[in-house]
Amino acid sequence: MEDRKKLLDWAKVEGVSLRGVHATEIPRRGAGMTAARRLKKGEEILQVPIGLVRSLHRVPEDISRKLPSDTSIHALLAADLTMNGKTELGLWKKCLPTLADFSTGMPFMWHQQLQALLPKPAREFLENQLGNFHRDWVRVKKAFPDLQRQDYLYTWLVVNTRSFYYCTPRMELYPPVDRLALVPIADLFNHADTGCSVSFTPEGFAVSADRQYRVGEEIYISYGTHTNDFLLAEYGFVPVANRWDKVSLDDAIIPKLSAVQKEQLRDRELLGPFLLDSKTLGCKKMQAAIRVLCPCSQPRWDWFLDEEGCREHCRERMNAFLKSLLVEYLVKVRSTIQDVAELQEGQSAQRELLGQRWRQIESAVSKAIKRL
Ligand SMILES: C[S@@+](CC[C@H](N)C(=O)[O-])C[C@H]1O[C@@H](n2cnc3c(N)ncnc32)[C@H](O)[C@@H]1O
Repeated sequence: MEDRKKLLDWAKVEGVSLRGVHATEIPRRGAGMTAARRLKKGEEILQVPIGLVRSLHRVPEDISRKLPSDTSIHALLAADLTMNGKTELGLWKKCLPTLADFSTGMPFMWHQQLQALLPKPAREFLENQLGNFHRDWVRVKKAFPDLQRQDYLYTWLVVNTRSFYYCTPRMELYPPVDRLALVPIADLFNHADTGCSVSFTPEGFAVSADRQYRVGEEIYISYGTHTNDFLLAEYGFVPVANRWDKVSLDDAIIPKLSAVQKEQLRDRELLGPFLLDSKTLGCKKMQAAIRVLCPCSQPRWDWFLDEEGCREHCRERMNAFLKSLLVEYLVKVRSTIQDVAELQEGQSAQRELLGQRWRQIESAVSKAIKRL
């Protein structure tokens, strides 16, 4: 608390303006921002001057020169944070989550047995993350042999969970997902599927209220139109409400496809991911896979794939087929929930988070069955 007050005092001196909002502790979310008074829609509630935005341009040359020219911005920002923690960054670092905090939420830090029980998309995001960290760490360790893996991992996860997408002409050379910037104070906003509008301008970073707020209400920004599997892997939490959430049915569908059927779908770039949302009966790829698999359409699968939708005469049979597939998958989901509950490895908070995600999947699949 005291440290956050010092950080906010420092930020004010540096030109950060917080209007009508304050940073506070939110149960199970660490810090967050709440309305200190009634806020009007469109009101600017935060301005961070450009001088405080930490991105590629702020990485000191004594760091960037020692690393290969194609080192990721993520790697550079993490190296800067690890080695330059004593200046004003020290104040900011004191208010960040600890490595122990990350170990609860971030699957990156979990025991392999828990990682293996992640839903497929979350497992894939995690594998990608593990690969990226390994690539960055190998380079940074070679350039700075005294650095400790644990210290670098910590700051790498800080960048992973707290950066904003940002682009300067120089950054256009980097992949879009790596065009990152750290913005102290702005990084105190938690995520919701709809939130305040955020923008970078030549003057800095600004946040404006997306609607009216009452005193004490938490104010969110949106980290993007992400599914809960993505939010779990990248940020270490699963929201209760998320209109962008989708459930992967790859594990239900892919084992059912023959090699030929896979090839047929792959040729048309329809071989997954097979995603179920709360409104439709699956994405276009899933509908195509169902048509390929459904016994009634097999003689004419090609015809069905090319159609906009399934013709009336077989829709019923298709739906019955999808229902049987979902019912079978629901059994698997329930058995995974049981496996997670029986695990001995890892922390109970980690198992709880993983179980929570699987229960959301159970609920999404059950609701889809009812819609059929
Ligand atoms: C940019 S920070 C937001 C501020 C952060 N709560 C803190 O204590 O500094 C992102 C992290 O906040 C947490 N977070 C953000 N939105 C959340 C939400 N809706 N529910 C739970 N945790 C959330 C996650 O731990 C995430 O990695």
